Amino acid sequence: MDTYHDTDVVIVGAGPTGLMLANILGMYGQRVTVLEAMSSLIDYPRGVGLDDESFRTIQTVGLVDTVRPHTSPQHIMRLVNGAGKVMLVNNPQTEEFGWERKHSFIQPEVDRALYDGLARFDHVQVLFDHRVEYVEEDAGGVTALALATSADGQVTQHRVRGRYLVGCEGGKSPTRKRLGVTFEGESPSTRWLVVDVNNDPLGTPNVFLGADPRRPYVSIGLPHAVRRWEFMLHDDETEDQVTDPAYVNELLAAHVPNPAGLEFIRRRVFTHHGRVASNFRRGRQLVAGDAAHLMPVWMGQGWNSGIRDATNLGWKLATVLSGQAGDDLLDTYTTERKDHAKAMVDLSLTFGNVIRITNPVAALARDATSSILNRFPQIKSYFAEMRFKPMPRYTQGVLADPSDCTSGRAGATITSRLIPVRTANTTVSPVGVQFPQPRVTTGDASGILLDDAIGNWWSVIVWGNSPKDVLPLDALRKLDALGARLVAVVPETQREWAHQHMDPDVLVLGDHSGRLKKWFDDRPTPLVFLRPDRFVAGACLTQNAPATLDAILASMSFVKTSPTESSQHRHRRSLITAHTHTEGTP
Ligand SMILES: O=C(O)/C=C/c1cccc(O)c1
Repeated sequence: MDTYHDTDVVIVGAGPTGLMLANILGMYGQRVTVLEAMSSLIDYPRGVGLDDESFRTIQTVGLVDTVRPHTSPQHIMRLVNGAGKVMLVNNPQTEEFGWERKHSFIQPEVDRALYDGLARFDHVQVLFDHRVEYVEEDAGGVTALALATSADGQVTQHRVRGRYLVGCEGGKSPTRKRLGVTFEGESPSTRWLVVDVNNDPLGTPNVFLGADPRRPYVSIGLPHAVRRWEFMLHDDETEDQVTDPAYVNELLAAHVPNPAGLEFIRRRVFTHHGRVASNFRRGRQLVAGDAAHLMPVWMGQGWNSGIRDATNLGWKLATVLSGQAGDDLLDTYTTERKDHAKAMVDLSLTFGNVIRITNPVAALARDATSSILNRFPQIKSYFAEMRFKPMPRYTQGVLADPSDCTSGRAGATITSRLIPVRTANTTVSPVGVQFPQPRVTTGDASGILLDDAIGNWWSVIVWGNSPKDVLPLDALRKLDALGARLVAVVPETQREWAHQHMDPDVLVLGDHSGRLKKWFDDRPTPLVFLRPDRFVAGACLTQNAPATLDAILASMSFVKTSPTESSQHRHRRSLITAHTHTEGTP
């Protein structure tokens, strides 16, 4: 018997990217059906690094409490040479986005928390044992035909109709192949053996990258007493040979007194890939996560890059589906995500080239170079603080041209009249970068994370002033149609006063740590338009705000909705009530 059902977004693949995207869309009230070919979630570890940007998204979808127990914050990475001497330490200490910069984690547990989180949404369902056979696309949507296998082995056809389909099925993505999108890059031929055990015999936390020319290796202490090793394989070693338990124990003998006592989770050979899809969207179908990019493990960024995709795409799909924007908005997903994914792939490939050197002379030269570089504190701190990590900085997409932000030229709708900035510390625009997440104080709570205070949609944040007092009525109406929250940030000393004197619709936040004052002091713009994914879409002097807003709305193909409709969107978006994380929680 054939079955049929209707949804808004069909997600193919219940991996972390698909599950996170389903959580975001579920939070925004959209109907989602996830089709997964396997019978259950994958139950062995793959990714081991979870960063602060991902944690911020986990916070947005309200899953910090169930994810956090499966993580180890302050995850340090050390590159050691063949003699065990540390050549490079990567141990960033800042918490700019509200969470520790790096965590190790147990992927199956975190993926499970993302899956369990979907139970909050009646309008989201995950169908296991549903293999997508083909997809038809027409002007109004997509229809996926899945072969569904029941517990007793019966196979039926299930048709799922949606307005968009997102392929999150991993590197071999049938969606990407069906779309005819090329997967550009390289796949180095070097093979690695990964060995995970359940009863870590070493107990030391963190990552050691062993750049030992005799056999490069990795050793990582993970939460819940899991340890991972990775060993580079020589060309003459076959897969059968190196996965043989006796051979694995020989490899481990240099690392563990008694490998025989280990409980193995898996022993598997893999190769690295550095590839990026030429486009992340064609028509009504998109790709995300490993389906859109594959990178070597060295930066611990594979899992995070998929979460970044979901974070970027989720609010855009929700906006288009709710009729607030034309579907051109979805083109900005490729524009914004592709270059950053490529930068992460390139850096990961470069790292791999440093680690996998087996020529002893070349290895000596590398080690000597690192000794010299380590004598320069600035170079040492560049690596320690992870300033080499490419941070997303959008120059095109949903934003007002950053070069216009202080000039009064934003949006080309007002005459070009340069306003010199005489009172700013710098002229560097914050447009296109992620806004920080310090703790703030509200009338109800002290020391809560900024995002918990401002909610999960657009906001306009003004330093030291009320948006209602500095924006004209027309701009306020547009912001209402967008569903944006109006926020005033003041020093904590003024919060009570501001609360009493500002319009009750304005959220007043006390900057008790002084971090937001410093942020605004370091930028020439006291007003920022913040996107739902916490990126700055526009930043300007308050008098330039109307033109900047128009430029942002044009960049996202915004369709004006009536105030009644916009409050309906807001209602749907508040399905998750903010779960606040007070001081000391992270
Ligand atoms: O999170 C990191 O910094 C590194 C993670 C990593 C490094 C090497 C091999 C891996 O499987 C993960």
